[in-house]
Amino acid sequence: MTMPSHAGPVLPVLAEGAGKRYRRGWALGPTSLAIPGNRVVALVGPNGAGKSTLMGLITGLLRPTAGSIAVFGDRPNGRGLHPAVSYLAQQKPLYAQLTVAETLTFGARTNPTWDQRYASYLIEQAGVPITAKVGTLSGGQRTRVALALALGKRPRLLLLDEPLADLDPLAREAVLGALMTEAKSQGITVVLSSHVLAELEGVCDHLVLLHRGQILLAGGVNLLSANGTPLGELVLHHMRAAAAQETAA
Ligand SMILES: Nc1ncnc2c1ncn2[C@@H]1O[C@H](COP(=O)(O)OP(=O)(O)OP(=O)(O)O)[C@@H](O)[C@H]1O
Repeated sequence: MTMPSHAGPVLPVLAEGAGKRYRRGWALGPTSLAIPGNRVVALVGPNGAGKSTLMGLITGLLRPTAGSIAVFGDRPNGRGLHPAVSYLAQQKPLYAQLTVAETLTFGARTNPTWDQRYASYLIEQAGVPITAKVGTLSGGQRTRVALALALGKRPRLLLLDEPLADLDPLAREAVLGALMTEAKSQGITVVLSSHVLAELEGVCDHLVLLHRGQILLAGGVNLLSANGTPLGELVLHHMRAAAAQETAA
């Protein structure tokens, strides 16, 4: 279903009381959230806060047990990703037996919006040998291939679940730099989850902080951090306050 035009620009993500509950309880409590276009969003929070669950709801890989979520005005229907969305899961599932070139061919076959020249350019720029089997690549090189696969689809929304976790600091910097250049030049909205707050500093202009399945903070970094508090400090402050409140309760 597409949002009516009088509702303003169609948002990449609009969650209205969307939540996911398992037997053990809410993985993500009913959540209302709007993610505007052309933003780089830091999705942060302690282990088990609900970050992957929120990404799962946005991708449509998970169905909400409460409320609804719209992606570019459409409701994810559980039949795969929205054509304008790319998702890079924590495990970066790639076929070890395929070469990098074959991986891109796979991308072309499975994505109607595939841009082969662009994907090949990203691989070349990353210095990854195109004829190498994916299983023989380093963690950093695999991340670059996974990113080329995600970006080659030419998404308007890119979801990255801890994409930099297995990279050394230099590779992190290189991958993040390349990613942000692409995001800004292509006008892609990026949602980036990470536990390394320092790497989000100066990169993200929007913040969503989750704690035990609830939103603690959400909004533009400029507004949330009006007095210039660095993003990492702001997040840590709120995480500590939430933890202290729990201990006191
Ligand atoms: N399939 C599932 N069945 C039951 N509980 C689940 C399931 N998936 C997630 N959960 C629970 O939901 C909560 C949120 O999990 P989620 O993976 O979304 O957190 P996260 O913020 O991504 O955590 P991390 O930073 O550790 O990756 C956790 O308490 C988790 O145990």
